[in-house]
Amino acid sequence: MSDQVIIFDTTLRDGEQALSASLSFKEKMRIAKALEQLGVDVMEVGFPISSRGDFESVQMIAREIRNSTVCGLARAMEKDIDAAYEALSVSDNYRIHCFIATSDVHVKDKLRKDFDSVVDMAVKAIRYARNRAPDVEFSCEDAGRTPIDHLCRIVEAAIDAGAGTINIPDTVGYTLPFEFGGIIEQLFDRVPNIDKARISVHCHNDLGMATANSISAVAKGARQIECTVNGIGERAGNCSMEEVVMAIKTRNRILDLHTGINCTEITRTSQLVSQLCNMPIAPNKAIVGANAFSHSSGIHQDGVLKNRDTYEIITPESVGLKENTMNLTARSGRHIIAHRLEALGYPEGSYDLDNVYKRFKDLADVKGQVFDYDLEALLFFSNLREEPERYQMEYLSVLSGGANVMPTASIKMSAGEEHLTEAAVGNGPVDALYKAIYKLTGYDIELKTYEIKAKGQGIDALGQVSIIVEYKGKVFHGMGLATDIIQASALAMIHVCNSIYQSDLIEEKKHSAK
Ligand SMILES: CC(=O)SCCNC(=O)CCNC(=O)[C@H](O)C(C)(C)COP(=O)(O)OP(=O)(O)OC[C@H]1O[C@@H](n2cnc3c(N)ncnc32)[C@H](O)[C@@H]1OP(=O)(O)O
Ligand SMILES: CC(C)C(=O)C(=O)O
Repeated sequence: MSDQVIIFDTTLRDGEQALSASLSFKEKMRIAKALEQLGVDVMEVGFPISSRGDFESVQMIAREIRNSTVCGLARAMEKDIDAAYEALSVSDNYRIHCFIATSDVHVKDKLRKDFDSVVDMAVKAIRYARNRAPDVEFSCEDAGRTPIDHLCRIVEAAIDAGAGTINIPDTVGYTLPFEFGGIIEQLFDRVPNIDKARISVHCHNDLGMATANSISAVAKGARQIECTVNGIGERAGNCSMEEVVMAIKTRNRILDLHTGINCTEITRTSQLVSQLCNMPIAPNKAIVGANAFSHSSGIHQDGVLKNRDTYEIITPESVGLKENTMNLTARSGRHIIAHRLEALGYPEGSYDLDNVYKRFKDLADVKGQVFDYDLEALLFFSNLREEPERYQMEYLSVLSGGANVMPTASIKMSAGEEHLTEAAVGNGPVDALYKAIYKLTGYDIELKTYEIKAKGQGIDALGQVSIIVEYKGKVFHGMGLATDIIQASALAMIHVCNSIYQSDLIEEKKHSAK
């Protein structure tokens, strides 16, 4: 048996089913191209009978994609298979995926049939599809709750009818890993023609078991995993591509398996899918969450500084991230503070670490996360608030909205004794505003993250804008709170500019001391 696990991505079919707004053709194509670049073996890109739009997007993707098999879904019905065939056959490398439910509750109450008729429909559909496509997959929907005798019977019949891939879905995410692995093991033991097909699994995450169940299945002989980027999909979602791929890679010595995925594309693809699908990623999500490679507590940070293996089982670089991150919080210790200050140009011994550490803790207790500028300021100012703020907003006007309006911002700020005015256009109101502030201050700022949250409810709610920027290799954080979100955005950037001004003063002090 091959040791390669085929990655069948269904982000654009099962994942897309769960989106609140549909993706445009262009967006689907961008995702399909990213999946091809990622190296998925098969991409299921729609259910062609379901609508004209889905039919056309499946066809468009089938025309463009060259390095992955393109697949479309069909019920066990001739009209569905015809639609799938028509959409897909513009490609040289396509698969028709037919399915029918096999569990008692689905057969009796949903399909309103008996099991014999279901087997009959499956066989007819597979034969019909095989006359149109050399590559046919068959799924026993709700296999996880299907009596094992029924499952063995329909799998055998489907292989005889010509299905090259047999998919065993845990449609409602009901099974536990040992149980699901057991189903796959029984199929290998009991279905006489099982060696004529590849066994696939498609696990949902209703009990949070989708990845574990998929791994349990490949350990018992399955060689295709159906999954989605970021685990999006019906209800609690599908098995997540990045989790299952990195589990196979990271635990290769115990599983002795591999995939053809280009893992360094994982982060980029995950971000693209999250943005286009408007599905934010939880910070603690395995592999692709914002915190997946960040360390926040002193003991962990010390360990990672000494040897990354202490707390990192996967390197950030292996999934396409530049590096890990260390959050400086009230749970951090002296080692990481000394390390960060060293990176900012202050070697250990050039300051009193115990004193800085004590003041760092006091600041972190109030502020939460402490950034480079705050840390540096601890060295130079005995009271962080003693320096007056250089920049203050005096006037702000932003014009935006409507198809023919070019977002434009005009801002007046005091800078010490001076009063400065600037205006700029941008691709949105915040972009225009920030460009005007950059021009006014002369700071070459790179905006890294921009986050907006509502504080409170209803019309009195305040918009809280939190930004992280980079300037001359240092990281700064800014926060603004106002009922008007544009004003809150301005306040956040002015907060940053005041910190940058102080940071430049510190640099000057450093140079004149030399
Ligand atoms: C587990 C999964 O994710 S399966 C994929 C689910 N995805 C989707 O449903 C998205 C696309 N679906 C659609 O656009 C629509 O549901 C359509 C076009 C497929 C069908 O729409 P309609 O014809 O109006 O039927 P509707 O969706 O209300 O009901 C489904 C019908 O298909 C039948 N059916 C369900 N699965 C199958 C199957 N695999 N093979 C044959 N018939 C099936 C149902 O019994 C029901 O038949 P009935 O009308 O005789 O009662
Ligand atoms: C069509 C099948 C594979 C499915 O999506 C499921 O069972 O969840």
